[in-house]
Amino acid sequence: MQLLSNYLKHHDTDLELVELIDTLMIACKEIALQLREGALAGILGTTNDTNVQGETQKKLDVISNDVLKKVLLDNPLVRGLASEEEDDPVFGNPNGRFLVTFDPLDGSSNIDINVSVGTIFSILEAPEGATDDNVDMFLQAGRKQVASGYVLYGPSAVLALTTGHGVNMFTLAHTGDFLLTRENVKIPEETKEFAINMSNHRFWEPSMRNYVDDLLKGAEGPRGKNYNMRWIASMVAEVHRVLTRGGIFTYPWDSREPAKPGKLRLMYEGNPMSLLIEQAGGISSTCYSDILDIQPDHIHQRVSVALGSREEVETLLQYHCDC
Ligand SMILES: O=P(O)(O)OC[C@H]1O[C@](O)(COP(=O)(O)O)[C@@H](O)[C@@H]1O
Ligand SMILES: [Mg+2]
Ligand SMILES: [Mg+2]
Repeated sequence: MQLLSNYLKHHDTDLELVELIDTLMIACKEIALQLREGALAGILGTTNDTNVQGETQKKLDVISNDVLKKVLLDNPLVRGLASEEEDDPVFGNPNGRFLVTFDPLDGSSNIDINVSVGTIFSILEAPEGATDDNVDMFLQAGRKQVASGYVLYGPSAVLALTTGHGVNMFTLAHTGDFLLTRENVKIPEETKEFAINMSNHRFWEPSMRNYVDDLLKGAEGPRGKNYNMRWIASMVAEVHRVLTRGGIFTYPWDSREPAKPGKLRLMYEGNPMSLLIEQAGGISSTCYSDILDIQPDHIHQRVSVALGSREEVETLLQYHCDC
């Protein structure tokens, strides 16, 4: 089985990008260790702090963020980073080549019940000559990502990675190495599995309600087949299932906080996951446009997300179309 860095080098990946991905994996291995210790180390539960989005931070949110921040800022390739758990971007080497955005621990509500969580990351090139520490350098559409991925901390720790040439998966071995375990992942085009937080049904747009109601009608309804439903409340785990066996995952706009476009964050959840999904042959949309085409205007911008198996997402988009 091939080592992550060897695999990337054999596939002509830019050597500085390989180095940055290796750096990210040093941090993710440390986070995996911290998660394993959990209750033993007294690091479950919440802090007394909230992040910029007003969400209470878990101790492990803060620990994971600090690990990533320290390891990344030690690498001179890093021009700057932006995180769910940092109010503002943090700048590194003024001559650094890359910008990294990340959700240090996705699915935090699952930490205390010992269910899968993950780290999501997105890598952009810093614009040439961007020597002033200015947040604007981060505000690039998702299509400009040079790489993205996540590490799922589940029964095993798995990296799903794209550098824009398909999606590959690497499993963390006891030796501390990430080894190639799935090459050129392709999402099945059809599915009978959907993931949505059904408790928000009454807050959705009519088009989303109509779509899900038709799924629930099963073989007797307009879709003509029986669907199964999953909701892990951890986007990393949902996307991993979609990449592995197909499905549709959506966290749509809802009227609980109507001014927000959605719950999930564009720059460190929506964009990196959308690049993985598209690179694996799926679709990722707000229900009205491709997520990767959105021009961000804020580092913590929210977005409505619907992604997964091509035919299923296309059907959902039809429900949202005036045509
Ligand atoms: O609890 P809800 O409303 O179902 O939301 C679950 C969603 O929230 C998230 O946990 C948000 O991520 P964070 O845990 O990083 O804030 C997603 O991973 C998941 O899809
Ligand atoms: Mg998250
Ligand atoms: Mg998080």
